[in-house]
Amino acid sequence: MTAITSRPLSVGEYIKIDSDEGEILGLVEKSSVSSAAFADVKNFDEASESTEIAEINKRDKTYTAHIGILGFLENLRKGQSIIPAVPPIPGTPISQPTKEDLEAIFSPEKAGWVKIGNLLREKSIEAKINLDKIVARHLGILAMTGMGKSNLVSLITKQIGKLKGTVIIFDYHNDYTTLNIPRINVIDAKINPRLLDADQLSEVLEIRDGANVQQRVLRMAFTKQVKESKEFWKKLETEVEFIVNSEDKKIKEIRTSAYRVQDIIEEAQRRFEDILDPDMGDPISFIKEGRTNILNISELSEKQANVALAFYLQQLLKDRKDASIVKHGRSKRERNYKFDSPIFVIIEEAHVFIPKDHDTSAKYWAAKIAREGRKFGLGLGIVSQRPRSVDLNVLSQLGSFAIMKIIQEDDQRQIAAATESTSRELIAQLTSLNVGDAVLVGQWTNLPSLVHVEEVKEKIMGADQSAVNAWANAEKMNEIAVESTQGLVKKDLLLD
Ligand SMILES: Nc1ncnc2c1ncn2[C@@H]1O[C@H](COP(=O)(O)OP(=O)(O)OP(=O)(O)O)[C@@H](O)[C@H]1O
Repeated sequence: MTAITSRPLSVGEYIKIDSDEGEILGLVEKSSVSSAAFADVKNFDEASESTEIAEINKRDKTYTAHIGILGFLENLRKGQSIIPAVPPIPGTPISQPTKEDLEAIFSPEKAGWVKIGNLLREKSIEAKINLDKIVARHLGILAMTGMGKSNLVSLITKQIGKLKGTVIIFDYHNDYTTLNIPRINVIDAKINPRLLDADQLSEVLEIRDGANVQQRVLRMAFTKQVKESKEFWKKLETEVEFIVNSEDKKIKEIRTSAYRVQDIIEEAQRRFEDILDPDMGDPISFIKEGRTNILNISELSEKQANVALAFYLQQLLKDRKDASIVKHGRSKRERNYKFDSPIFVIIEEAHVFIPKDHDTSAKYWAAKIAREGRKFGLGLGIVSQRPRSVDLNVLSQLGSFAIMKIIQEDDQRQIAAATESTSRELIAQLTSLNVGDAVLVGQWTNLPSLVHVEEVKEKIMGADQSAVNAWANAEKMNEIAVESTQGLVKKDLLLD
């Protein structure tokens, strides 16, 4: 709908249309100002004269707004969007909705709705989101780097924490370990090699992708006895040694590769001592229910992180499924699960773990959770600064999105493809958002909205580092170091 107004309207502003069928809420999607005096201006002098004419003539300016119809206000208050069958007739008056109108829609006083900021164009209205919907139907947080993704993740986590919910963040850049909120449980992610299959073990040991014979050697050596052995590495080495020493004609052909695998296993024990731990038990047992669990995967290589992530996702889905079967099943089964309540899992750098152009095991399990998780109370939060490189299949399973500033057209296209309901006009706004501004769409709000997200004070890291300050400090420290060393030299001389 197009409206001609007495003042310029801002994009993202809400308006009320007083139609015969009832009050309708609309969103300004595009706004323009034109001046009759400037219509045929061809040079500077004409422009100069037109400025004077425009100033005198009050009728000179035309304020035009394109308004997307959101539905009848009455229904929106109840969380339903019913679009009128016929458009309002020309001449229908429009007005500003009242504070109460907007609050009923954007900040409902209902259980499960929590504040994450304020409407960008109506700053007095709190913007709330429905946490139940993101755990049940998943969430995507997409934005260029530095636009406030981690801040929003921290805020959502903090809010879930207040409700004693369980959150797990796979922290690839060590962004959240310093998050200063109560009930936080920081875990250095480790991998128990016993729990992997041969292909996964090959990935964490960093055997090259194309090294098929080395992979074959590892498959042969990684037997059930190795998995169950008290001395995991020793037994694995013995099995490879067995291949090296074999006189069997066929096995002899792969001896050179077996030597290489021997080196790789030896090297991995040294290099990945802190990461690969056959005696750690079940990694899931370190995750605590009712806490914010930060799984620090920053020490892991990309491939290792992928294997670890796949493992955790697989185990979590299994646990939630088992819990659901025991709770809803008719037969009385023994308790074989760990978590009693829903879990929200956040995957940062989703373009690395859930890539568009190749398959990874983390992607397989993330896609499975995206499809099935809602039945078992396992919600997925996908965070990325490169939406164009995230698998569209997974993205389009996400029920809600927070989209912050995004300039790249490929990224915008991918978002448009993943979020059917997002109107093109809102996507066009993405380039002009500031840090902390977000377009919220999907089931976690009653209506698509433009909001400014609250800044989380408890988040210590994240701000761009000042190189200039750091250099100045380093220079000072150097001077102190030189002075103190000189002091030592003198003392040494005195001692001499
Ligand atoms: N809602 C907000 N209001 C004001 N400032 C904000 C807001 N959100 C983030 N910032 C500021 O912007 C900076 C970057 O924020 P943040 O680390 O959340 O971005 P990011 O998108 O996660 O970046 P990266 O991709 O590098 O991890 C921080 O200094 C933070 O204080």
